[in-house]
Amino acid sequence: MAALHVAVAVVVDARQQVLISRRATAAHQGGLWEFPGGKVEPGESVNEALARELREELGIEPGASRPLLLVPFDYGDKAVLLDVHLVTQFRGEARGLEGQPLAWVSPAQLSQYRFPAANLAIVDAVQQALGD
Ligand SMILES: Nc1nc2c([nH]c(=O)n2[C@H]2C[C@H](O)[C@@H](COP(=O)(O)OP(=O)(O)OP(=O)(O)O)O2)c(=O)[nH]1
Ligand SMILES: [Mg+2]
Repeated sequence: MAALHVAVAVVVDARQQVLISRRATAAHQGGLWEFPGGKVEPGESVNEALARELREELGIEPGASRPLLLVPFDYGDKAVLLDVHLVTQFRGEARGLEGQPLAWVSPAQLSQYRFPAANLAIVDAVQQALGD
């Protein structure tokens, strides 16, 4: 089955803290922490999906962003292609608009949170890109 294309944002603030949010318990990979994002809809570019998800989930508008890495991962019940971007500038103040808990953490602190298995590669890449 084709992998689900997912736009994922590593949002970084001026203090080099990274935004994470907790997935709803009932969701796929529920209860774990994640980087905000979601499925790329038909007809949408990955950048459009990224901007839409950040608006819907957090109420922020991304400015500068750049691709960080692609993570293909098969969970068995679902295969995903995480298309991960570093968002280094944004307008607005992030809020959990879907009721999700948010946390701003240093790259080093990311190692203390439980993420879906595919995210280990993302945490490594963020720590390399930003330093920890
Ligand atoms: N957003 C996000 N999804 C991730 C991460 N790691 C990971 O394995 N995934 C998986 C979980 C889901 O199977 C898939 C899509 O994520 P999603 O549930 O956020 O999609 P969405 O926002 O469009 O959700 P919905 O409209 O179905 O509620 O990607 C991550 O760090 N962030
Ligand atoms: Mg989402």
